[in-house]
Amino acid sequence: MADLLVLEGIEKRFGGIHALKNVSLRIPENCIYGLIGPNGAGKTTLFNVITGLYEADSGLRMFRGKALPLTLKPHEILQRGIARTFQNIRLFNEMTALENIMVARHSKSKAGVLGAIFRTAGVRAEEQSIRERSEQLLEYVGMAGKGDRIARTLSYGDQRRLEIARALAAEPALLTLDEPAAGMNPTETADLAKLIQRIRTDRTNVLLIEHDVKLVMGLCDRVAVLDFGQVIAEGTPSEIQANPKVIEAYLGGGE
Ligand SMILES: Nc1ncnc2c1ncn2[C@@H]1O[C@H](COP(=O)(O)OP(=O)(O)OP(=O)(O)O)[C@@H](O)[C@H]1O
Repeated sequence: MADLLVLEGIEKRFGGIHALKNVSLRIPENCIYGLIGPNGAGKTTLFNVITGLYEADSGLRMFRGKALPLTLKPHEILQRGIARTFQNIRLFNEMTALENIMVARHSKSKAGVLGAIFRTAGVRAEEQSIRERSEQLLEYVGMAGKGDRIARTLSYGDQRRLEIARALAAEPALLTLDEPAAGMNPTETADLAKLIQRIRTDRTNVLLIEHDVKLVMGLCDRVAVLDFGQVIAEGTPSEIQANPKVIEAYLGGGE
């Protein structure tokens, strides 16, 4: 299977803390890939390195066969096809659900500043198509009819879905989800799992960090386990569950 994202020898230090130690990973195309590990293992740091929020000290990052230089900024990573959600939801709270998605769609808009000021016919047509596509995305994540709701008044589960819709608006090849099930009740988590499966079926690859190990094992095609900044295991969920190093890392970490 072709590689989607390749990391080789990624290193990241924060002062005296060696957060990522020689991390190498190959994430294949057409995959839901999970990243797990005890608290402080380096998952968020690795996620931030993948999505450009942190610059790794050294190492190689490739996406669909092309190098993604470590110095690229988050918006440049997004332009190359990797979108993300955050552990702490980051919506525009005072905007409507639909506006939150439309803002993300506008980042792909072709209208220049003059076109936007004079609202030419071309700009109006593009605006209409952005609105329609944003409405489709709302429906896609199970929020049809909620477009006019102010984001902060939505339920927690809906806010998480809206974040996913907003990330999908950029039409990424890889959607990265930072603890998508955090704070969700069992029904919301089950609905989320169905949505993630649907996203993959519709040809967007998914990478997720998640503390809910049961969800990861039920959902992911492959899983990598980080411990103390190192990849200690990689494989299918059943391989991971049977791996003594993984069992030790979790029992040792008290989880
Ligand atoms: N911005 C930062 N500055 C300094 N140290 C940091 C920073 N971000 C992470 N660290 C440290 O790097 C190590 C890895 O942290 P990281 O948040 O990546 O782990 P994690 O696996 O995501 O943990 P959790 O599951 O608790 O979110 C920890 O020792 C953490 O304290």
